[in-house]
Amino acid sequence: MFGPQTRRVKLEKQSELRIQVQRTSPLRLRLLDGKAEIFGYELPHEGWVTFPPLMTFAVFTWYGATIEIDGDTENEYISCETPMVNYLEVHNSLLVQRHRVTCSTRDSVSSQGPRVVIVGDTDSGKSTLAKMLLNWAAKDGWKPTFVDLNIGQSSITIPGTVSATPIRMPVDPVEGFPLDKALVHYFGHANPNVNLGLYRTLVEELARELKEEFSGNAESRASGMVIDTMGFIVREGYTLLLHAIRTFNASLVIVLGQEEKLVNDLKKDLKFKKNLQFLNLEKSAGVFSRNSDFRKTLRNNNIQNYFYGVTNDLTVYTKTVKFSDVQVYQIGDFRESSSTSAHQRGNNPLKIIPVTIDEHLLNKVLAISYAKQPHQIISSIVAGFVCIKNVDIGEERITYISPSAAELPSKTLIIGTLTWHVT
Ligand SMILES: Nc1ncnc2c1ncn2[C@@H]1O[C@H](COP(=O)(O)OP(=O)(O)OP(=O)(O)O)[C@@H](O)[C@H]1O
Repeated sequence: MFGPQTRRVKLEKQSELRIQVQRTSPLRLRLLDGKAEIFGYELPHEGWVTFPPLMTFAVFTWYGATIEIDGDTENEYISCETPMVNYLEVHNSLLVQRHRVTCSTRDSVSSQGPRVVIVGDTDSGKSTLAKMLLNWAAKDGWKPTFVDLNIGQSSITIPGTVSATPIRMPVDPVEGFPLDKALVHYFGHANPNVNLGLYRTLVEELARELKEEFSGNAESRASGMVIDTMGFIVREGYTLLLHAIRTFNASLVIVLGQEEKLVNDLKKDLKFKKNLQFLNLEKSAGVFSRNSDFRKTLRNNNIQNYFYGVTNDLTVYTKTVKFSDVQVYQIGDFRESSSTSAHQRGNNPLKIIPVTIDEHLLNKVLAISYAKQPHQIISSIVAGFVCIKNVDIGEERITYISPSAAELPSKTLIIGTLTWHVT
């Protein structure tokens, strides 16, 4: 039996039900008949799907569907006005390019599938469009790579990371992106201005690693990449967009929303870049706008999900080690209270600096680096993250929480300004 809030919703073809889950309780939903998808992920026919508090999403149907909902929502409404047909047209043109690459007789290393960079203001629906393009491609049997450069609201793993992962099947909207094959670099801050030089360098590292990966993997190369960027599109943010487009040798830049100035500026600044196309697409009216406090809450939740799981189903391990068991480093001379970046202060943004262990590590999220030597930290990916929960100066011990029961795979930890507080 279901609660009194259980209800059926009939969706006409090409319409969507937009839902914002309540702040405190989850929501259950199931497909009764027809076909429906959440950002390109087809809802299964059997069973309920549970959505965690605060999640905002749309259930869209191409041909009509009936769904059943159990639980109250913060907000929900049906809309027939969606840009989905335009988004699907982009997917179809990417499919044509992928097939062309597979049939090409050119040398296999130089022929590449589409490299799509999605840009736009904050809350223009960039990550959502990226998910749709990836899910539709995976459903058609391709294995595109998702590149996540959005350190503020990361999709693959915790905030403050620059990462990539191959998509082998449509991504469950609740569980999120698979982490098992992800390449993750730790920037350590939610704002690129803290260390612009490091952000650029990590983007270049990731591009280099993917190039290497694609050179030996024809399927991934033909499937191409979808690259999500930050909503920071002015000043330094704009120069970082140009840098990402060039570094990943983009073939298509999608600008979301009515961003005429951005489109014109990008076209002007990239006019010498060969084979680069631009597309200005409408933003969906369903995209949920998030103020800076809400973004902070989402960042904190994202880290919580890393440790506890989206549905709170993971075991978290608390461990204590001696100060001498770990070495903590920071990259660049950033100062948390300073409004100027290391670069602006004339310091080397890539300098690897040993950090003294003391109370300032409390609640900090540290990455576990695979680097064997400190000078390899920037070029090495990270194994995962821990959060420092106690620093005992007298006993020279730190206590941290980890999603893994195993010993730390490396002694080298990276610190930034990212913190996590239990909610
Ligand atoms: N059609 C829709 N209906 C309901 N919610 C939606 C819809 N499209 C997007 N959303 C929600 O709106 C929020 C913002 O969308 P999204 O993350 O794609 O924007 P963004 O441009 O990537 O944001 P950012 O500025 O952080 O980079 C997300 O929670 C997403 O799930």
